[in-house]
This record gives sequence, structure tokens and C-alpha cells, in this order.
Amino acid sequence: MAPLPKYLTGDKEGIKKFIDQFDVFLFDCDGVLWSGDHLFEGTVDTLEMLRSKGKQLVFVTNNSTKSRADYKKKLDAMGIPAKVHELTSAHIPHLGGTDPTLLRAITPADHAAIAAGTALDPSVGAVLCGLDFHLNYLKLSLAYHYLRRGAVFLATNTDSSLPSAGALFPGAGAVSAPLVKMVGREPLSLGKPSQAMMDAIEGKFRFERARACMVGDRLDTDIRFGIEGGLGGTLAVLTGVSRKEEWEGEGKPVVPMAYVDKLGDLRG
Ligand SMILES: O=C(O)[C@H](O)[C@H](O)COP(=O)(O)O
Repeated sequence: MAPLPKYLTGDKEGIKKFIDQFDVFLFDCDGVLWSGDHLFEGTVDTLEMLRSKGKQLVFVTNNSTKSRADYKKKLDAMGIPAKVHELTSAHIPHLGGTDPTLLRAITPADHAAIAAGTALDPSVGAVLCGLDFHLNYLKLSLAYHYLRRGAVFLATNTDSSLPSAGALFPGAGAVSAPLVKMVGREPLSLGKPSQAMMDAIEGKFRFERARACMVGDRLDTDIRFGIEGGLGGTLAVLTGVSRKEEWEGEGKPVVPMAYVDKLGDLRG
């Protein structure tokens, strides 16, 4: 049985010992640094404090509504300095997504063209579902028909919910759910807790897993990601999705190494 996590809020000595164990901190974003556009009090100072101790900080989000460049802008605007380590773009041709011509109600002509296949691009080999604030019936219909024709079913992540403005909203898993219902199978999910994501991060940032700590608000994505990735530590915060009741008690499947009420508590 995993030992109960250490509660670090207000424990100066415990916080110091915890931080000293790691060289690298992987930060989940939504629910840890901010909730939507609301930056949590103490976030900037805490990241600054960790940087001043020589820690490497890596931001690891499942949120696919923004590109890395957009995240860089959001971090800059919130006073969190960050570099975008994008060496080459992926060069994967794609369609759909944010295409404005899809932001409308489906028409009888769409039904006919999708059914006949004339509205479908024959070169499409995969359908990738992510968090989409403009999800609609037309996009779902196109995605379903690509899947029916044999396209690989992928998801950026399958989080059930998105923390924003201090509440929960439908997450990326709720976006792919209608397709799951239709095709009767789950997508291959590439974001946290998938270790494909951990391997990609490790490949890019070259850190020692035993000296890295994952900080997150969700047990089923962030904390599980850190544990299954063999990281030296995991730290849960209570400003997002998971509650401490989820790891308290016996036989809980995912238990963080430590937790704080909020990230800013790491300032001691
Ligand atoms: O549904 C989603 O995609 C997630 O709730 C959201 O993107 C989570 O982002 P993260 O907590 O990984 O920053």
C-alpha cells in the first residue's frame, strides 16, 4: 500500500526537504498555475523561488486549445518567463480543427456530401480529438465518417473536465465521447497520463527521472503520469479537480507523494 502523502502547507522544514530532492519540476497548468484566466496568488513568486534555487521548470499541459506559441504569450502576460523549445514544427498536414468554414450548423447538403464521401479528403489517415470550444454536429459527423473509413482514432487527452473560473467544465474526454459512443471504441490518448508524452518530454529536456517531480491537480492524469513515469516525486495541489478524499483511506489506486493546498504554499 502506498504511504499517505505528506501535507506540506505550513511545514517549512518539510517543504525545504521536499524541494531539495529535485532538480526538475514538471508543472501541469490548468488548476495548478491558473484557473482559466485567473492566475492563482503566489504562482509567479513560487516559480521564481524555484528558479532562484537552480531548478529547471517544464510546463506540461493537456490543454490543446492553444499552440506552444500561444502558451508562451499567456505565460508572458501572466509574468511567468518561459522559453518555447520548438526546434522544428511537426509538418503534419491537417484539416478541420479551427477551420472557420466548419463553424456552422449542418445542412442537408452536408449530410448528402458526407454520406457520399465527396465532403471527405481521401488523404486523411487519423482523427485527432482535443479540447474544442467550438465543437459542433458538423465536425462530429465528419470525424465519424473518417473513422468509419478506417482513420486511426487519436485523442490529445481524455480528461473528463476542465477547471476554469473556479469551477469545472467539459474536458477533452467529453469532446471525444460522442465519437466513442458511435464507433464503440476508445481513442489512443497521447497526453498525460500516456507515457508517450513523458518520453517526448524526457527526449527534449534530458532530465534524470529520479530527480524530477510532477506537480498537478488531477490524480488520474498528472499524478498518475508522474508515478507511472518513474519520477522521483509527485506533488498534488488542491486548486483544481482532485480532492484529498480521493487519496485518503486504504487501497486508493493513485496517491501523490505530497500535497499542498495551493502552489503558492511552497514559498513556506
Ligand atoms: O479537457 C482538457 O483538455 C483538460 O481539462 C485541460 O486541457 C487540462 O489541462 P492541464 O490541466 O493538463 O493543463
